[in-house]
Amino acid sequence: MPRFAANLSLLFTELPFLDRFAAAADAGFQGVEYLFPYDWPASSLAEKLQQHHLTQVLFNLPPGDWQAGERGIACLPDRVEEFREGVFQALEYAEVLDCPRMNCLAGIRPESLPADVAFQTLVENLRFAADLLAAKGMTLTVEAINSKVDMPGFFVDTSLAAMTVIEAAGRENIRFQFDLYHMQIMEGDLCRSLSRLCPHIGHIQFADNPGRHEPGTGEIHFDRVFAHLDALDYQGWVSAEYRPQQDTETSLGWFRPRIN
Ligand SMILES: O=C(O)C(=O)[C@H](O)CO
Ligand SMILES: [Mg+2]
Repeated sequence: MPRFAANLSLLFTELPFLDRFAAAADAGFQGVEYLFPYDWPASSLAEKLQQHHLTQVLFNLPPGDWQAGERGIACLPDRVEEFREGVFQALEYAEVLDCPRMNCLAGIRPESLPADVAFQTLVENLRFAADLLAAKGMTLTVEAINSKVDMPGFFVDTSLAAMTVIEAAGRENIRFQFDLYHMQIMEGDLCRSLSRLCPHIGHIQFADNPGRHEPGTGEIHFDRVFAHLDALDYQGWVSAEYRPQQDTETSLGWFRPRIN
């Protein structure tokens, strides 16, 4: 059975953020992730993790101005200094939270920015971040996010784009973040892709499609996909990153028979 984690930015949103840790633990999760930790003191988050015996499995590097629609700055050449400062900030959090991996959001490429410049900027930023993380034994992930529905213009929107940039960066501790929801929209053929990419995958997330709700609300055959991960002997975390169709409690039917 995969090791399942709960994404606290999307699940348990009926509760204030800091109360979601207890709710996730009570529901049977042993790991949690969320988009960003930066609005809270690291010590408060660490206390919640310890109190509820939870592992922090992932969070994102600072994304630029999220409220203004930015979705990462790693491909933007005029934001390199800010990117680097963000890596240092994220590392401070990761150490306090004992979090072994962070995701780097490539960002939305403005039409005026040539793709080759965005690519080279991203490669160099990934190397910078990966080298700092490697010194602490941490992994950096690169996620492909669908550009059809959720993030038009996102620079890394296919597994090929992600693997091309990961290979160009050439660092052992950079891995692919395979989000089943985004990959279903962009490519489908999930089990074959998982087989092919498994050695390069550092983290998995999921939601059903369409709608980005819980398993069983859409077209993905989760029984097959989760069994396939077991057959591949995938050892990483698999995070529920979906918006409950009604409420979180009702959405967890897929999880109850699979509590680790
Ligand atoms: O949107 C996703 O799928 C993510 O995992 C990112 O963390 C944030 O956009
Ligand atoms: Mg995701």
